[in-house]
Amino acid sequence: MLSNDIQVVLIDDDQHVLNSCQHLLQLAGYKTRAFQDPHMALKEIHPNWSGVILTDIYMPTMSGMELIDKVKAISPHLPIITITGHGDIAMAVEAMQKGAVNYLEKPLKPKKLLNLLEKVIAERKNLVEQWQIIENSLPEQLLGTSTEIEELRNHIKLLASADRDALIQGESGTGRYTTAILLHEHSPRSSQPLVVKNGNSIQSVKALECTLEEAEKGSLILQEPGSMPAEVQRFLSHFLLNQERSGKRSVKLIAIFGECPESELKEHRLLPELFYFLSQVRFAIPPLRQRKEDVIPLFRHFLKKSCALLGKQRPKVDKAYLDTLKRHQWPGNIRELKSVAELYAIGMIKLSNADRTQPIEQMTSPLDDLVEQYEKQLIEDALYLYAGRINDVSEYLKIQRKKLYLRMRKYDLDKNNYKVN
Ligand SMILES: Nc1ncnc2c1ncn2[C@@H]1O[C@H](COP(=O)(O)OP(=O)(O)OP(=O)(O)O)[C@@H](O)[C@H]1O
Repeated sequence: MLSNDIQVVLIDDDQHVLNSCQHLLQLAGYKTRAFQDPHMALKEIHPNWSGVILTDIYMPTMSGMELIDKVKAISPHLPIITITGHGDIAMAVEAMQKGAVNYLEKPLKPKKLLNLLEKVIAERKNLVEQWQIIENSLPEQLLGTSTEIEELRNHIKLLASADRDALIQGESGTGRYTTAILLHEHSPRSSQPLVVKNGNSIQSVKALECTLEEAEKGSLILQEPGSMPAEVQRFLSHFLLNQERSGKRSVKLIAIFGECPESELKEHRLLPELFYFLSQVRFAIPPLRQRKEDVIPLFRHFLKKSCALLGKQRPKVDKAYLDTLKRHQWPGNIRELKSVAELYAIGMIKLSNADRTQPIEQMTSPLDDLVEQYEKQLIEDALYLYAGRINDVSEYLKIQRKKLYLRMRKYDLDKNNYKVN
């Protein structure tokens, strides 16, 4: 694996070219590694390496074009400069279309080479340093150990330098707004205005113009763009088209959707052209019930924070309660988990030590017994979770209060046992 001391990787099957180029770069003060075989170079290159690749195009074991594809598969941001034959513009253009940052013609002109390297290395170094800062802070800002959250953090990091509009979709309370804020804070616009609006409050073109003006040079977080009238959505689409055409982005737009935008499209609530611009970079944040491994770390985090705020010692959380948290479906997602942890911190949730599983051998009719046991467990979990509040329990379990009371009587469950004194 390449260390970040190495600033340039040189790849050329011609040992003489390789030696002379390496010699020139070393004289200029660069630390280099030279490879005759591109396969060997690929084994060393990794996504966080902060250097630049300078490669020949015509090589017997792997063409420069193939090499570009393989390097981009390691990380699309790794900078590659190709060395093409004299006058081979078509090849140089093709390489840049594949993602090379620039090209140099043979024979190499030392001054041109050194100038280009200085610029590309400085950009790359800045980017890797910026990533490092983001990587250090994001796990504290967007908590979670699930692969979904790890991927989300990685996307935020990669998008930091790209300055693109984005679409975030997910259920309420999953962290959509938190993600949108991080997209702004980890972008070059972080010191510029951040405007947050709901589509409901932008009902005319004039209102949209004022909002865009307010967000000039910064970002606009727009919740539910589909609730803006069609003419306002059309105006916004033109605005985004103009930004794209001119290459000058005055506002970075981060749109938040509560449901799948495709269903809004189908129901003609969202204009297809607006959806097209917004969906070029898309984040789908899964509900908490689909990333259960995040429940306990997040609960512990919120509990610790609440206790610190209250100046209280963190209470012990017993296993039965943690199991209840893991089983819960979290319709209100992280927002709900946070409020449960806050209630726990102030002692508004009772703990259970109950051992609820009865060995199967002791059951008279295992199927009926298991079904009953499961039903009792679900009701008991909900009573724990909502501290005996019947309205919340019946809403969570989606059964009528009367029916809930009948089941509770059947299982000898008393709401008062779950209330906080
Ligand atoms: N991954 C996370 N790590 C830490 N806190 C989180 C995370 N996701 C969400 N939160 C917290 O959960 C709460 C809800 O998050 P957020 O407001 O971002 O959700 P949302 O999807 O925009 O929902 P809503 O529109 O209801 O606000 C906030 O207090 C936020 O700080």
